Amino acid sequence: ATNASSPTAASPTPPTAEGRPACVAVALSGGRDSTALCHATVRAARALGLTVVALHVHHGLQAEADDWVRHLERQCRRWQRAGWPLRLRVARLTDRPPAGASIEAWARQRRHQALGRMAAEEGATLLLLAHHARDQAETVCLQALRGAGPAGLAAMPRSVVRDGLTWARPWLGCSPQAIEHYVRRHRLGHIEDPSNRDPRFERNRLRLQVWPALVQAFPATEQALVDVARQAWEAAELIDEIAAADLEAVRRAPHGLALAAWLALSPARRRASLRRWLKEQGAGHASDRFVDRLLAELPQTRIGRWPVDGPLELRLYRGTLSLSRRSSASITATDAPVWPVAIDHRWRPLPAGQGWVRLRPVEEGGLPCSRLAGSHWQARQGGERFALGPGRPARSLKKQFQTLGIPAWQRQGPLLWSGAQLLWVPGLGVEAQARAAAGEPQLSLEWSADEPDAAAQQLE
Ligand SMILES: Nc1ncnc2c1ncn2[C@@H]1O[C@H](COP(=O)(O)OP(=O)(O)OP(=O)(O)O)[C@@H](O)[C@H]1O
Repeated sequence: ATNASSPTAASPTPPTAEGRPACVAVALSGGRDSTALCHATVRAARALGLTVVALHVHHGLQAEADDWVRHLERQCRRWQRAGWPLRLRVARLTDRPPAGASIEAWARQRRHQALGRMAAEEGATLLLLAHHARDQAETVCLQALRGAGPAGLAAMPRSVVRDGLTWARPWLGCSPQAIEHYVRRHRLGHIEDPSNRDPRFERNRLRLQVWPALVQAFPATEQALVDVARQAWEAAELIDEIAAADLEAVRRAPHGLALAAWLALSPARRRASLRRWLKEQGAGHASDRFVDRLLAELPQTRIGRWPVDGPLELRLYRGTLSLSRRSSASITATDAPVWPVAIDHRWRPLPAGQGWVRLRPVEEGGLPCSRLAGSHWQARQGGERFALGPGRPARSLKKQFQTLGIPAWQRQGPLLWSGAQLLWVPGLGVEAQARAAAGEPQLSLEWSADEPDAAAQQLE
């Protein structure tokens, strides 16, 4: 939650006839760099006939934050009195980082939200941030220390468009010394944020403890790491373009990936296209371990399932990889009407991607048809017990699967319950207590993880 206050009148400004943004936003922390950037932007804007809105986010985390807002208000008033086309907006964050969260990450995320929102409200389509070359070099270093690949080593983009707003870092190639020089020349006052010296934050540890020694031993460190970022960005773009082109060739409508075509790619291209496809399918960023595992296992198998973060799982069936909801999700009450109760030999899908089921009438050993009313499917939770026959002991499902030698892939499906009574288990059949009496209308159930082959169904 944020509270935005605007000490000066602020009405959205439409673009000029030439299509230039009439209003440019600057993210102003009040520190040296963003103060200098704001000053330089207003000077340029004045010459171009544009207005500038300085956007400040009060994180509500430090005692000094109210003083900083007062400092910015004074500074902006001074510039306004000199006739400069500038106004200030402040957003106050009213929530707190959740327990255990990284304060840095929380502050960054909430700051970006607030900046984006204020810029949109002000009608700005360009937002400037004051990151410079050393910030970029530090980011590359921190990413490398986390084991990042090209996308991470590309560090901060010079500009990126999000929701119609261009976030730009015009000083990414500037040294901090050049900015310091600018600040002195224009006698700009700025705040010093004491949290910049807090060794709990990794960037501060790098900046205060490591950077001076690194630069002393390797004077070209800053420029070299900025070059790494640019080259990593190019590499990341290239990988992405190749992955997109490969994906077009291996995609199988509507959402699948054709395994044979994918296996024909080189390992590096398999890896890149798989990552991109998983991301496109909503599985997020795939970890190296998961991608390694798939690269090793997919060539060896014709059918399989792999859990993905969240409620999804990757499935391989009939040469196609696809993502679906994990079959361990239990069917909720709202899904219940979809439960296929027709006893007609036909395979029908269970809701929530829990596989396929078919019901057939039988003469003995089946489940009473009457039991289906009000029954529900639920994934194995652990602790369920099952008796193989009347008078036989109820044992854990695992024991019973072992006793009967049921293969792992037949044990995966959901269990059928009526209230607290277990009715049927895939691979084991009808629970002894739920069995129909002789002469009672009854049925057998079969379960399959994937849609059974239509041709095989017709043959039966
Ligand atoms: N509280 C804030 N409100 C608005 N913009 C901010 C805020 N904090 C950071 N920014 C923007 O993000 C950039 C990078 O932030 P960073 O924390 O590295 O810098 P800083 O220590 O706040 O100070 P500065 O870069 O102004 O010297 C800033 O230059 C500024 O453009």
